[in-house]
Amino acid sequence: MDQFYLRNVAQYEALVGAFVPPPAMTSGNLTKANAPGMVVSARIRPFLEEDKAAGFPSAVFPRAAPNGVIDIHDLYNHPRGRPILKSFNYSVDKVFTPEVSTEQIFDDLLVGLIPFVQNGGVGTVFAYGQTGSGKTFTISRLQELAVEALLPPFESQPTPSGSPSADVQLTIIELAGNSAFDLLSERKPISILEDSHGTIHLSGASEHPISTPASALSLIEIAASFRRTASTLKNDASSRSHSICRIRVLNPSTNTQGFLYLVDLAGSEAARDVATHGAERMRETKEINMSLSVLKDCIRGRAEWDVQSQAQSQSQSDSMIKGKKSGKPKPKPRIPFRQSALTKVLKHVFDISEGSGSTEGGRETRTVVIACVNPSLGDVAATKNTLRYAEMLRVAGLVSIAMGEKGGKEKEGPMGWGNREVRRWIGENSGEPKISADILAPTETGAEMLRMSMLEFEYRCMKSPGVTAGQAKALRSKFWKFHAES
Ligand SMILES: Nc1ncnc2c1ncn2[C@@H]1O[C@H](COP(=O)(O)OP(=O)(O)OP(=O)(O)O)[C@@H](O)[C@H]1O
Repeated sequence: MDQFYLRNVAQYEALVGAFVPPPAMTSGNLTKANAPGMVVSARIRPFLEEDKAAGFPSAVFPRAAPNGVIDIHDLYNHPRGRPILKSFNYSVDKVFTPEVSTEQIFDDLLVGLIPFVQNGGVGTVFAYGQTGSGKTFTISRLQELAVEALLPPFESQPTPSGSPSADVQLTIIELAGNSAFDLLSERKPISILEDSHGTIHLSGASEHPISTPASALSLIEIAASFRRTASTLKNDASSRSHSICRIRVLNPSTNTQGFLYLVDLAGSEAARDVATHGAERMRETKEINMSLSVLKDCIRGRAEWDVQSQAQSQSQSDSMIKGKKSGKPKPKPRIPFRQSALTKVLKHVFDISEGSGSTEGGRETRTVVIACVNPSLGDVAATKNTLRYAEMLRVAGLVSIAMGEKGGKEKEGPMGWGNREVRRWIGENSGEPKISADILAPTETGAEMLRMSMLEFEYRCMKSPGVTAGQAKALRSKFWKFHAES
């Protein structure tokens, strides 16, 4: 296949030059908001010297507008003529082009997770994609930026986010098939056990207190070096194992325990492995595919649960207003987190019965997926698979349901507001300390505010000094209640 592409580069480039993008028509319909607390993004890595030397052109073309759509062009042999171009488009919530730095991605997707985790939430970041697509590059830098944001620069100083110093603990493990290793203890084997109360224990794994970024960075580097060594010893093992960095934050002022998971997933490609390697490698590949498939079901299940919960609370508030009984609750989505070691370790993220006190629905979670892709035509098949997987993770959010039901015709309340009304409402309702309308809604109309993800809404609120996650959440609920009433 590679030779076919290389022989036809000129034809391919001419066909791509003449391509007129059709409207995006994919399963991940961009007009739909994603589930609350969930962002699925794609990062296109730059062309490396080795890609250039191989001679492949680019197959990946992000659209300038709307952000979120990527065209992929592939070349197919035609039995009776010249090769033909087949084009595909995929939609995600956000696309990061090759010139976007990891720092910008952190500012865009992860900054809001820091106060969320400090207040007891569970934030998870997954990097997914084929071997060599930039997963480790992305996650390693995000790990560093996360500890810099969570920890004070020096001992006994306030954290960068202004909250009092918390007890922060770091664990980094690697999962290869059903085996698990502690990357902070010389890659010692560990066990994943579940006790009779359903609590998952990483038996034998070390947890390291970290008080400054410097102490955390040296541990992160130790873990990376054990992963690299294992990879060299066992022929590229890092691409076939998952690494999980867990940062546990005990906040004394709110008496909460939050988690930030940064997960560098195993390489997602399979066909070449199966074709060119023996039985052992095939078994590994099967295990990876199984764990990635279970992960997809769990991420989707959790997102569906969150959408359902949001819909239920909205329908309850609608019923209260109209004096009617709310409808029967829908059956819970299936979240098969016990089916793989990876999702078992991430039980906090997926187990909706793990609540605090009487609240069902598990801990509050926010999930960021970064689908990493290599732009080269030589890897186009794997790129299509990666983006298809990313699309499958998206679950239509409640906003789209509400807009669909009302046909966008609601003229009173937030749906009919311009930016001036939105700003006035924020000014009158944000409470103390004030949430700045300049930050929360610099240009947005009411309809755009309703389309804004929960993550984005609360993140913008918390950019105003002194505003807590609780205050941000309350303002959003008030906004939605007002919308329902109007
Ligand atoms: N955004 C980027 N900018 C510059 N170089 C990058 C970028 N992303 C990845 N690279 C480079 O591409 C190469 C492959 O990246 P990386 O090792 O992160 O891939 P990977 O998906 O983790 O692969 P594997 O699954 O085999 O571990 C590395 O040399 C890395 O430095």
